[in-house]
Amino acid sequence: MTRFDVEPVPVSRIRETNELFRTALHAPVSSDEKWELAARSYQTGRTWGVLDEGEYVGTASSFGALLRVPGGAEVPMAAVSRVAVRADHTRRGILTELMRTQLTDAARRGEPTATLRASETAIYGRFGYGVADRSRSVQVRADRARIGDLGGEGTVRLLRTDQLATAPPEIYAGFGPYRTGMISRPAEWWVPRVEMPLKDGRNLRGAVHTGSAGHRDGYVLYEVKVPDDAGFDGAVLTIHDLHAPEPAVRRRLWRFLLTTDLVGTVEMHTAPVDEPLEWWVGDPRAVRTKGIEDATWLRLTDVPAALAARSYGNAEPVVLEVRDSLLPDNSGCYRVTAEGAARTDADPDLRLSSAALAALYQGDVRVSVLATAGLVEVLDGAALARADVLLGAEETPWCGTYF
Ligand SMILES: CC(=O)SCCNC(=O)CCNC(=O)[C@H](O)C(C)(C)COP(=O)(O)OP(=O)(O)OC[C@H]1O[C@@H](n2cnc3c(N)ncnc32)[C@H](O)[C@@H]1OP(=O)(O)O
Repeated sequence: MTRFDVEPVPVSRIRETNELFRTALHAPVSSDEKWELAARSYQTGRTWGVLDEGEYVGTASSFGALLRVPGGAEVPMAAVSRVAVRADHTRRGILTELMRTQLTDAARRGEPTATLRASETAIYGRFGYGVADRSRSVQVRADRARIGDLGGEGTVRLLRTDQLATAPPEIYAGFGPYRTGMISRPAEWWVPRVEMPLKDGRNLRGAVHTGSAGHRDGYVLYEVKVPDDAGFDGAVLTIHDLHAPEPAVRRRLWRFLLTTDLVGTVEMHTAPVDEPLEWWVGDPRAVRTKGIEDATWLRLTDVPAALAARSYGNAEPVVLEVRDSLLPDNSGCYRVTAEGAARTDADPDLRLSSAALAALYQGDVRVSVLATAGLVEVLDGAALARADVLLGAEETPWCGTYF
């Protein structure tokens, strides 16, 4: 028995935990009208709470989704969000108990992975989360960017406001996760991304790309603001969501945005690190990278299941010893081969924490880099090069979904 017990939050009290979360993030609490919509962004039975004298003082929520892992398999995942401890109850271990309960529950539900976006980088490593992909914040000057038309068929068409809540979700669901690190998006995810901003009177816009066969193969959701001190041509267009499995379609959508009249700058805060913008626009100085930041924090809740789900590169096997203090069932040795990975009694070649394993899982960073950083203990030096090949991935992971 811990001092603070973690319990499922009944539907009738979810709003209290939402208020707790918004207060912890210094955001205004939702009005009755806004809550009507916000309530629809929760999946039932996935919010945990800690009570003190009948009031919620800690909470963590999640929604269920699928994560595409190296090799293309889609693995069940708990998408963790709305984590908060009330300011008068912090640093007493409440989050630690919430994390233990939530991650154990995810493994029990058959979700071998959990991911989140961290408000602060200091919080989640101790709970076995590692940075599994990154995204780029980028600004492109419309007057200097020249994305040529490469030819080919396809049209970009603006969406009417009443189509914004339906067309992008349909198109995204049609693709499914098409790249390592991407996730499926349940209906609950879309509510705060489209319906709530529109209700708030925000200037949300959207456009869809249709290919030659009449198939909708890309879309973008964006918002345009004209800063007070800017002229008519100084508008800043911010891309909130841009998806198209084909790079040529992504390029066309960027071209459409950069040639929209009166737009001075197009920016995106969650672009893939490998989006070849500098090459597309001709003048590489038209593109300014403002930062490359941690995006997905991944936790393997069921290490044997997660390791079995992904594919591996072609090299001789290595044995990894994983140490997991929060979920000790995961601790032990795993033999990783080109054909797959499973538990073994063999002696380890490399030893690492569950957080380091999570950082390596999607292939965003090489094992040898983490060894240099002291996060992988090398017991057999020859194993390091093999582990780089085995755990490496063919493409740079990118989630492209913020929550
Ligand atoms: C996915 C998301 O929702 S991200 C949003 C997360 N929420 C926020 O940022 C809202 C504001 N912050 C909070 O609500 C709280 O401070 C939380 C949730 C971050 C932490 O909750 P707490 O109950 O204080 O954490 P807890 O007491 O379990 O801390 C465990 C350990 O982590 C450390 N820790 C916790 N939060 C932080 C932090 N923000 N920075 C540095 N260390 C931290 C504690 O010092 C403690 O270390 P110790 O084991 O060495 O003593």
